[in-house]
Amino acid sequence: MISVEEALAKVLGLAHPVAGEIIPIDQAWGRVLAQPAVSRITQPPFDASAMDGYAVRTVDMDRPLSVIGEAAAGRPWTGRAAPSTAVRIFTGAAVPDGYDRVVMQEHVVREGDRLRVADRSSGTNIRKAGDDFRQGECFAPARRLTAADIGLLAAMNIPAVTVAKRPRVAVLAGGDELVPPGTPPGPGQIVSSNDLAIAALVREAGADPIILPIACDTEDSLRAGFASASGADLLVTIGGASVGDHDLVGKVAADLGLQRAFYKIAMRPGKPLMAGRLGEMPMVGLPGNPVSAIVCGILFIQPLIAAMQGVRPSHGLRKARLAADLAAEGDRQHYLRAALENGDDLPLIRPFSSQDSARLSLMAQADALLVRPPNDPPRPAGDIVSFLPLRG
Ligand SMILES: Nc1nc2c(c(=O)[nH]1)N[C@H]1C(S)=C(S)[C@@H](COP(=O)(O)OP(=O)(O)OC[C@H]3O[C@@H](n4cnc5c(N)ncnc54)[C@H](O)[C@@H]3O)O[C@H]1N2
Ligand code: MOO
Repeated sequence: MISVEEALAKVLGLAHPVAGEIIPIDQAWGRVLAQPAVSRITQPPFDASAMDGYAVRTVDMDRPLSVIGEAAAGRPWTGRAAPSTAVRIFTGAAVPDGYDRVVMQEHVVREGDRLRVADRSSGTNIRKAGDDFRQGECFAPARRLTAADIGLLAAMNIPAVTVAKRPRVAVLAGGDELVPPGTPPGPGQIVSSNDLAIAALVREAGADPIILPIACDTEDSLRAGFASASGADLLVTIGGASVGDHDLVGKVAADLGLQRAFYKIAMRPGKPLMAGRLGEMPMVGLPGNPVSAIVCGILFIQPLIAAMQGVRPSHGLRKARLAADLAAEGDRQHYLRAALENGDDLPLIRPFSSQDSARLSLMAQADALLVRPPNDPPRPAGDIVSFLPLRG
């Protein structure tokens, strides 16, 4: 069995970048730039006042001044500067040539057009042209665009951007026991939840899921499921990955020519994970236990989708103090469902007493996955451990 780190590297190695598409920036939140955006303008475009007040010359600050004009945002003053003068100015207005400072109106005494600077303590209150960004400057963050990014693109006067297309991810659940949500389960049947959960993770990662009809535990049915995934950017199967007589995903994939990257990893939950390439299309086979499927979805499918869009991967691990003693670990890296609580220097992390990989209710309650390396020794409460946050 390979390690989680090796498996992740192999999964990321399956990623092809998806094609780009041009979209208006008001639809670009959460998308990833496929080409750098190049600013069309310089910001501020001129030396701009940061305050409401008076534009003055520093050399004149001790003298009585006369107010000779007014500059407001969008209405520049076009007169000529002269010694011992000031121009009434408002925030965002272009500072007229010849003046090198704006004195806040709270710091002057004005009578008619006569003005005296009463307080010289503040700075120049001028935002220099190009202070924020310059025409021709490139913006190419290797991450999903945030609200601030959209604002920046707009300020750069860029109305449309080239982003990575949303990958199309086929999600294929299989099992004779499964019925879709809303259908009354017959004897021995359960409701299929994994495909919905994985589709939600896919959407969270910025891709479009295509939930395929549930396959039966026959080679023919699985083969038909695989065929209906053709044209997708990624196929994720769920279940049928283990060693039972009805676990046929690996066999069918191999018959269809899967170039297998790996099968089985030293991870708990999630041991029977498989991945490879079917022709051009990456395929990841998730284990059927609901918690195993979701944990593998977070650890492998979401980073793979990110990589397909050109997002730089980040492990996202944080530190916490254990709230309870833990026994020694086995030989697989363990991801324990846990609650987070406020702590003094670090958050406290409290793993749930049951770590059954079938218990979706505990997965839904968990704030975090506590990560324990293979063969981790017993740990007393108070030890510092790593965790992966599950919210935000
Ligand atoms: N002899 C062994 N048995 C098992 C091993 C092993 O090493 N040796 N590994 C166990 C582990 S670990 C896991 S994880 C599971 C994974 O098995 P499969 O990937 O083959 O999954 P299934 O057998 O199809 O299902 C397991 C479990 O999950 C339920 N399930 C499946 N799909 C869904 C779905 N879409 N929605 C909700 N629940 C689903 C299914 O009914 C089973 O209860 O194998 C262990 N066995
Ligand atoms: O690895 Mo299985 O995924 O423990 O339940």
